[in-house]
Parts: sequence; structure tokens; C-alpha cells
Amino acid sequence: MNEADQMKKLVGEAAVENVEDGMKVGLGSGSTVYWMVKKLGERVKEGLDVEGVPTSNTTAEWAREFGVPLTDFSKVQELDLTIDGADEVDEQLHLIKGGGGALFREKVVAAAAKELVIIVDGSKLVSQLGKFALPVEVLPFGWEVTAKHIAALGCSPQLRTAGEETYVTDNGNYILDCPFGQIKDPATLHNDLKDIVGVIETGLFIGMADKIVVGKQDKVEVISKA
Ligand SMILES: O=C(CO)[C@H](O)[C@H](O)COP(=O)(O)O
Repeated sequence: MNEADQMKKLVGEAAVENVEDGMKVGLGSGSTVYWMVKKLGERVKEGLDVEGVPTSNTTAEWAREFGVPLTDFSKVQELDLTIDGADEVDEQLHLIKGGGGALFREKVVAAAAKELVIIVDGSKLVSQLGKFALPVEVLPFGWEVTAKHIAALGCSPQLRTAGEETYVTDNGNYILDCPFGQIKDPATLHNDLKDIVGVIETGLFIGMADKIVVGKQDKVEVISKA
């Protein structure tokens, strides 16, 4: 396992310490979350009583593979905790998410949780968001028009592809990756994007994270919301 994967494993497993018996837990998406779900499965085998709501079809598959019981919003509308990854985290704990294309479900699941714990390696901590192109989920119908309106806010949106094909989210939508450069006012940008017809959701998670579990070399640090 390379150093990056070791870091992901370290923080993914550390975050599981936040999970208590009887909890309903939102399960994020991405390669760091993989390790969290695997560890959670081990805890379930040891007797932990927990149910998860997955944020992507891939995470649901991992949960089934590792034996984490799943539930859904028809049965539970409030979660005790969500654990998820991120692509960037700033000093106010605002996030860019959606590198893995699951941002819409991730935001719904995060919004349903009493606490949002984010697991990242130290390279994802930034002073200002925006080096990572902002993922924006859009309706396929008229995406070209939506992209034109997004471009007017100051970027050149790129339609995400998967090989030769257009990338399609679990919701049947497209992702526009939007390189805005340094985002001085994430809340205003998020609101401006949401005002555009055809935009489903943005990868800006403003004021949602409560705790960041960060991997730095061989140790884990926890940053809590002020
Ligand atoms: O937002 C996400 C998926 O939509 C992921 O949490 C984010 O891309 C981080 O992924 P990884 O842990 O693989 O670096």
C-alpha cells in the first residue's frame, strides 16, 4: 500500500471511533470512505448495532460487502452522524466535494445528520477554496445552456467524462467541473450557482462540517468547528 492509501486508511479507521451503539450513520463516498466502511464492518462483526445510509451506489456495495446494515430515508429522516471525505477544506471548515461525483446525495445525507465528520489527508487543507475545480451537478436537458450561465460567473465549465462517455451521476445527471480559481466568497458563489436553472447542487458545503479528521504523516489530528 502506498503512503497516500495508508493515510486514507488511518483517517478512515480513526473516524469510526465516533460511531456509537445504536447510531444511524451517513456513509460518504470516495476512496477514504472505503476504509471507514471496511472498519465499520469489522465493528459490526464485533457486535456494534448500527445502520448506514449510503451516499452512492458504490458505497452501498462496499457496505454490503463488509456487512454494514443499510437503511434509507423512508425509514429514518435524522442521522446521528455522517462520515465523508472531501476534495478541499478551508480554515472555516467550508468544503469542496464531488470529486467522486456523489455530491448531491452527500449533501442530502450531510444535511440530515446531527454531526458531519470529514476525513482527509493534510494535502486537502487550504487557506482558500478553489484550486480544485468545483463540481456542479446539472440536469442533462439543456446542460449547454446551464454551462453558459455558469461560465458568466467566471469560469470555463468542463463536462465530466468517463472514458469516451459523458459521466452520469447515480441520479442520472451530469457534472460540470468549474475551475473558478480562488473562491473569495464561497457562500455567494454557491447561491449564484443555485439561482441558475438546471443546476441541481454545487460541491460547496458551507458551514456543514463539524469535525475534520486529518492524516499527517503517521498521525491523526482532529480539527473541530470553532
Ligand atoms: O466528494 C467526494 C465524492 O463525491 C469525495 O468525498 C471526495 O472526492 C474525496 O474522495 P477521496 O477520499 O477519494 O479523495
